[in-house]
Amino acid sequence: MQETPPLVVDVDGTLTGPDQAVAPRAMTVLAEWPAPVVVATGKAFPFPVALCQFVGIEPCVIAENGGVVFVGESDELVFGGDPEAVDAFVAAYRERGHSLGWGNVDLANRWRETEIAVSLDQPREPLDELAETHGLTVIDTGYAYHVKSPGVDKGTGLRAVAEELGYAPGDFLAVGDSINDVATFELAGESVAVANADEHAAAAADRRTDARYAAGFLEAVEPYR
Ligand SMILES: O=C(O)COP(=O)(O)O
Ligand SMILES: [Mg+2]
Repeated sequence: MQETPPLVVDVDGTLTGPDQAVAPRAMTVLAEWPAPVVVATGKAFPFPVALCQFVGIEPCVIAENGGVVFVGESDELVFGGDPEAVDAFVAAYRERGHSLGWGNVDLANRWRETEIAVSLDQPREPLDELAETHGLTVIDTGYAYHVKSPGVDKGTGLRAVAEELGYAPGDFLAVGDSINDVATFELAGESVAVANADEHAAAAADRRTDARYAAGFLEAVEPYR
């Protein structure tokens, strides 16, 4: 068994099954991990915080693809990106008659502070066009389109969290499944893409698991268990 590195782990597609439910065995791994665990997600801030609380670990979180960073220990919340540009984007997008696509009670964006998520069933072209006008970029995680500031990602989040925790980004083991994990993969000492990973994450990772979704996560961390 090798010494356990701190872990930076994605949520959707990595800790979850194809049904989007977090796998209980993956939660056990996080609860028992003997080094810091950083939950890094495209989801809004309350989701990873709740995950950490229900798992029973100190919340150490990169949310909104790096737009929101929180290290529970140091009691500091850091925001990145350009929320005003995102607000202007959303106004222009709605003005053109488009919808974010999440229905009346928009749980994807209700607590979102630095970027906006658009349902994958909405057309891509107006997003790209209007994002560019507002100095923003669009990524497709396989779960949503995220319209975000270009200089902010899970990698900028990892740099900030690592410094706060007294580690280098290169000390971390990173596990993920999609384009929004490429930035952490590039910084981490070891990066693992689960078998369901998109082409971007698969290409950026040091290794790729045989198993998909949360079973892939369990396989990724097996050498350290
Ligand atoms: O919110 C998304 O689109 C994907 O979330 P994830 O980064 O936890 O996979
Ligand atoms: Mg993911």
